[in-house]
Amino acid sequence: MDIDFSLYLVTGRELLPPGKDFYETLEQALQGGVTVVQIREKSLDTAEFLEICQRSKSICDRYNVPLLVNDRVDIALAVGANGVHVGQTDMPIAIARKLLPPNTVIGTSCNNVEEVKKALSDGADYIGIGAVWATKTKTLDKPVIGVRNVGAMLEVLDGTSVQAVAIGGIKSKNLLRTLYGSVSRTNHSLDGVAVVSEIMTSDNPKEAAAYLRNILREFQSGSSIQLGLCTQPNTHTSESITREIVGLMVLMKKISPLIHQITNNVVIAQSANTTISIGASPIMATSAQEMSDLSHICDALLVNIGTLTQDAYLGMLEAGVCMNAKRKPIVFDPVGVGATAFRKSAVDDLLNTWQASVIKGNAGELAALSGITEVESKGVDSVGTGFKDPVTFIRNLAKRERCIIALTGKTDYVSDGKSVAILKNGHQYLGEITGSGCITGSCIAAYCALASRLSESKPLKEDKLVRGDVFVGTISGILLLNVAAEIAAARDDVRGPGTFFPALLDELANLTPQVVSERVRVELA
Ligand SMILES: Nc1ncnc2c1ncn2[C@@H]1O[C@H](COP(=O)(O)OP(=O)(O)OP(=O)(O)O)[C@@H](O)[C@H]1O
Ligand SMILES: Cc1ncsc1CCO
Repeated sequence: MDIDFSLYLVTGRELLPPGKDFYETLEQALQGGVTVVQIREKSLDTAEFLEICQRSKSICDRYNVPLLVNDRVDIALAVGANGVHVGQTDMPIAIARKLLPPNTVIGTSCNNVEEVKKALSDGADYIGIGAVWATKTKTLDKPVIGVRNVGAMLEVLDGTSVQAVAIGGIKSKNLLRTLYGSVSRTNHSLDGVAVVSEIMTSDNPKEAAAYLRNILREFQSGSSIQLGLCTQPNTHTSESITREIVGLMVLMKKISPLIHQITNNVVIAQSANTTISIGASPIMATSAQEMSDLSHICDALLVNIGTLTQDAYLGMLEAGVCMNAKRKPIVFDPVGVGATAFRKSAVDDLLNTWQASVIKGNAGELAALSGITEVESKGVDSVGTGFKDPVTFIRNLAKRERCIIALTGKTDYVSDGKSVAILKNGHQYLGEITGSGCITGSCIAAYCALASRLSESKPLKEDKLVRGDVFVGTISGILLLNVAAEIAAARDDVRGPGTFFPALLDELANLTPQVVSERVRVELA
């Protein structure tokens, strides 16, 4: 039978609020829009489990919603369930298939690519990919997968009719992140999500289910190719981008967005001053306790891990979640990610927890982030001349990370997964001072914030993770810094990197639209 896996409720009576009846919760969840139910009960004797499944089946039948039984093939058979869900250590799929009537749906749990391949060869109809997030409802004996690793598992299902749901810690607050992050490079997305506690623990399961279903509907009606960003892929030209940059520039000083920056202690003052010179306002803050308040008043967030500490890491986790909730841009700079295991694991956790709008880095950092060795790093610096084919590299990375990627260096590249902008402004002095990449991040955040502010009056569909055209915002931030660098470097009073930086701040503050439109060098690939 065909099952709509969109909102898959997995039950668990132990989670019910005090005094709430299980069957009442089930019925209300169905009224809210649950599309399939799995009855999962831990440590119940057969008679009791059978009775729960029987009564649940008749309730589900009234709503025309299929019922699946966890683990127990005999009980599924006894109640005429629509399917069973068997774990990796339960009855093998082939044997369950023999025992159950034709058309019974059989699903299994997968934690990695190998298990997905096995589920395919065993003949599963659907797979539950989990645990995607850490969860309190189940003791985990396998690693948490993380949203960014689901895509590789979905890719194994390309060309098959096997459906996939994500499971483990999924709630309304991380649902969009889960849906948008769990997409393969081939654009294979989830067929649904399994939810346990948000519905089972609710006093109002109908409302809880309806809220989740609404977000799912918006996602399913949108185009997952667009990464959840409000960009307009493939409609740009070099001329249109130049016009947009100049248009944004004129508005920057008028609107002066507020940019929250969690950055490294090498460049704090440098970054705050650059932000002011470009026409925006900085606030530097790292404590987790103030992130919620800051997300109300700030227009964008910059997260830079240059001198990461455990406390700053906790602040970054919280800040990103708050900004995602407000659909405001997050620019992420994984400084020196290849240098230590602490940075690598922090970057994985941060990017799994919230959706960055832009990830920027030099070639060594983006290579390390992608797990490839083509370009090496020396601490925070990239070694050598970069990627052989940077255009293909960043287009693929943008598809994998589901956001804008900016690769900096002598030439800068920006991609939204489709278009790639190649930016040729700049000066070698930028490579000769510390923190030029960090201040590039501040400029990107300022222009993404402005793009986001300008789209405030437009309606935002539920399926968009961030307001504003952050592709153009990213290009603008990089180009304006680089044009100012060219002008500063050419000044008579600039004799090397030491005199260059103050001159750069001056020239950034003094840039005019006319000079920018004459000097900008942008091409599209
Ligand atoms: N040789 C160069 N010529 C022109 N522009 C450059 C050159 N080197 C760097 N830039 C510019 O400097 C900015 C920062 O890029 P870069 O790749 O140096 O960052 P980074 O290595 O992350 O810096 P840091 O680690 O010091 O913060 C980019 O906008 C880039 O265009
Ligand atoms: C030198 C340095 N070390 C950590 S952060 C930083 C600034 C440039 O990225």
